[in-house]
Amino acid sequence: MLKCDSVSVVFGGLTAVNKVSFNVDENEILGMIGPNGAGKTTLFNAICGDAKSATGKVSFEDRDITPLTTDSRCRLGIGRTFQIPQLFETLTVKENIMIGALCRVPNISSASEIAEKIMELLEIKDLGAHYPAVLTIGQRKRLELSRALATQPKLLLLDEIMGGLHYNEVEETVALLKRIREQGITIFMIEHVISAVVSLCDRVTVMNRGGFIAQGTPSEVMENNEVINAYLGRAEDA
Ligand SMILES: Nc1ncnc2c1ncn2[C@@H]1O[C@H](COP(=O)(O)OP(=O)(O)OP(=O)(O)O)[C@@H](O)[C@H]1O
Repeated sequence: MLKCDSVSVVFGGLTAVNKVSFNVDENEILGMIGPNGAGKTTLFNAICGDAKSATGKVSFEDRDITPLTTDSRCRLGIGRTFQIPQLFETLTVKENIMIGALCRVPNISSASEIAEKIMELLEIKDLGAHYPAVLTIGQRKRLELSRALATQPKLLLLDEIMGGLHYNEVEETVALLKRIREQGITIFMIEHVISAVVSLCDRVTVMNRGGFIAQGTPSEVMENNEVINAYLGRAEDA
């Protein structure tokens, strides 16, 4: 579904992403783990058209999307969330979701209908008239996810959607993402909550210092010595 060929992103003298090539297959959940500063978010930015210095080729559904803008890529079906929710603080929860929907539908009433359906699916209907300032971290993350879903993505990029959540919220989000995948949406997720990665992901890729150091099933990756040394650590060293 998504194919990256030799994608690089350079910031001055720093190569944040270094000639990365990989695929995301249709309807899979692909996880991406790795230490802070490895280049994971920068790679997401390159996929979404949000990294000005990106080079290499990004293809989506067999089409070269490298020259396309962020909004064109979104309209083709690539949706994303940000590590720190990028909410419109002066709009209500429902209006925030409608903004996402308006990239698909031309009028307010259709956007409102989409927002209602998504609030139902994500169980935040009672928050529709609230402003983001009163939401908990978990609710803000859910709103961020709702707005991305409102763009009706085929491929959803999730940047640490579990970050800062309580244990029970992580469990709920895992169940929710399974439901989202069942609706035919492919998911590529950056995540540090390893229990969620293990229970959700078909495959996991591991990034370190701008490159991929391992790919495989969650159990293959968790047992990989290079991954243990670079990221996971050993229980006896804790
Ligand atoms: N706009 C920018 N300008 C300069 N350097 C940047 C910029 N964005 C990211 N970097 C640098 O690029 C490297 C990769 O950052 P990135 O945010 O992609 O890492 P990450 O793997 O997502 O980390 P984390 O898990 O902490 O979110 C880091 O060294 C970071 O400081």
